[in-house]
Amino acid sequence: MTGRAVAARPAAVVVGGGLAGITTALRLAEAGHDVTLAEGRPRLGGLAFSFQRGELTVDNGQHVFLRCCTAYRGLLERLGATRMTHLQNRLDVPVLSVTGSDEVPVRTLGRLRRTGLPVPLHLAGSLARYPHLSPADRARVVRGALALNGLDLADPALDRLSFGEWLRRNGQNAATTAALWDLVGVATLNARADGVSLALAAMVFKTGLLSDPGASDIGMAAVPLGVIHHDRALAELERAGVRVLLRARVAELKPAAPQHAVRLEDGQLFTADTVVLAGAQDTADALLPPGAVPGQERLAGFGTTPILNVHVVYDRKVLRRPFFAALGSPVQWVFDRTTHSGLLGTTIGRAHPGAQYLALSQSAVQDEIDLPVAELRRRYLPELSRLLPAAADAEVLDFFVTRERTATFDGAPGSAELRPGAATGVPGLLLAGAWTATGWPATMEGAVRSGHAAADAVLAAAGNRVPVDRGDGRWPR
Ligand SMILES: Cc1cc2nc3c(=O)[nH]c(=O)nc-3n(C[C@H](O)[C@H](O)[C@H](O)COP(=O)(O)OP(=O)(O)OC[C@H]3O[C@@H](n4cnc5c(N)ncnc54)[C@H](O)[C@@H]3O)c2cc1C
Repeated sequence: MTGRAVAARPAAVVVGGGLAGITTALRLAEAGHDVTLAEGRPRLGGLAFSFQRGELTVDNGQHVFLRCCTAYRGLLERLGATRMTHLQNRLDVPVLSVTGSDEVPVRTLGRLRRTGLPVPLHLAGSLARYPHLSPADRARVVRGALALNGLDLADPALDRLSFGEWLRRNGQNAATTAALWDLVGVATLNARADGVSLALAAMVFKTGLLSDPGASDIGMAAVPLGVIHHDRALAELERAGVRVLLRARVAELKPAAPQHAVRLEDGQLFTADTVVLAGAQDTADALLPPGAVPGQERLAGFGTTPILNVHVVYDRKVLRRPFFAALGSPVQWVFDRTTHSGLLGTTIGRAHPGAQYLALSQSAVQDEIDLPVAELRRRYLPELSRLLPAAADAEVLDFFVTRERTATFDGAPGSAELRPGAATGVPGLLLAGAWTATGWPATMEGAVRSGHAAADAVLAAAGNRVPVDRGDGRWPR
């Protein structure tokens, strides 16, 4: 015996098993912390999850990422899940517009796709042929993009103005807003141009479309989200030594020195040197001690925005592409979910071997989120028939909706002030989550970045080496 005591590993409790919490927990465990992750629901993945509807595996909402989402791609790599996703070699978005009457709809297909040319020429060819805008409006878009590129993302004034107001001041009209800015913006920002801060919109468009030619190539899971965000995440967390508690809702946090106390709803008590609150803003509002972050009293008023997914199973193939975006219709983005859901192995699928499952991803739908299913059916099935001729003759075998009323934080002008960083005024108490100050809108990328920021802050405060994120889609080491 040497008589030397073995230093106890620092203990950490991470509250919330969404992508932010998964990231923080993995990072802290890799750095030698004794980590407990408490998740209130029966599964990991937070807002990006799957569930069973009979034999069908359903994602609560279609999730896409871009090549520039390097932190999320790094998490995929860490989870051994990169091969469970598909990333386009080159951005290619079919954009289908429908005009004319219900009896004689006129359909026009355009493409937003990039070439291998440098920015901004990578999109020039596609824009020059984009049929949804007149030549004058295409020139407007180019002027708007150049003006957007000139904005300084570090300028706090950007968050005080709406994107819509800025677009009007910069020569954009209803046509360019609908056919381009909102087409992309509603899906990525979960808001129309008038409802979102210029800072967030500029961040998305500059990073996605105007930074690197490949930045906006689109990726998505090729398996149900739960396979990656629950199954793979749970396996890797446990392999890293994290104690994962599911159905473990944290009811109370008592900050104290030298250790904070965390009490679960069932009464279990944990003490830890570090507690990371990785839920949304309502979790922080409920659990933070008073005065822990500036402007904390306004957290309760930090709003959210819904996303609706409309799921339709047809008895035959009605869509030949993996996805498309729609114009001139309440339908926004449509994805073929047939393979991910395992439809063809279900009883319905065996009875109808050509059956197809489409999911409509409908963002910023404050006025639709509570509509009854029957009304949504009346609204969306005729629209799908207008957009997709084959749908008009097809039989609908199943129709259901998934509603996420608090899908994202509300990124309205002024929202940046409501987003605290990872550190709080209480040593050892940190925040993570897509809603915190990442500079990104509420996305999987923002969530993972926030998880890294919290872990980095813990390691830096303890004087430990902080692994380097090289921004290349690899896990920081
Ligand atoms: C329908 C839909 C579509 C979306 N589409 C996209 C997309 O295409 N691309 C994209 O990048 N992003 C998309 N998003 C946004 C993305 O899913 C989220 O921004 C991201 O998953 C948030 O992760 P998070 O870890 O910050 O928070 P969350 O996912 O909210 O995770 C927080 C977790 O904390 C748990 N928790 C909270 N309080 C407690 C407590 N007291 N005790 C224990 N556990 C607690 C919650 O149960 C939850 O699991 C979409 C979201 C939705 C809902």
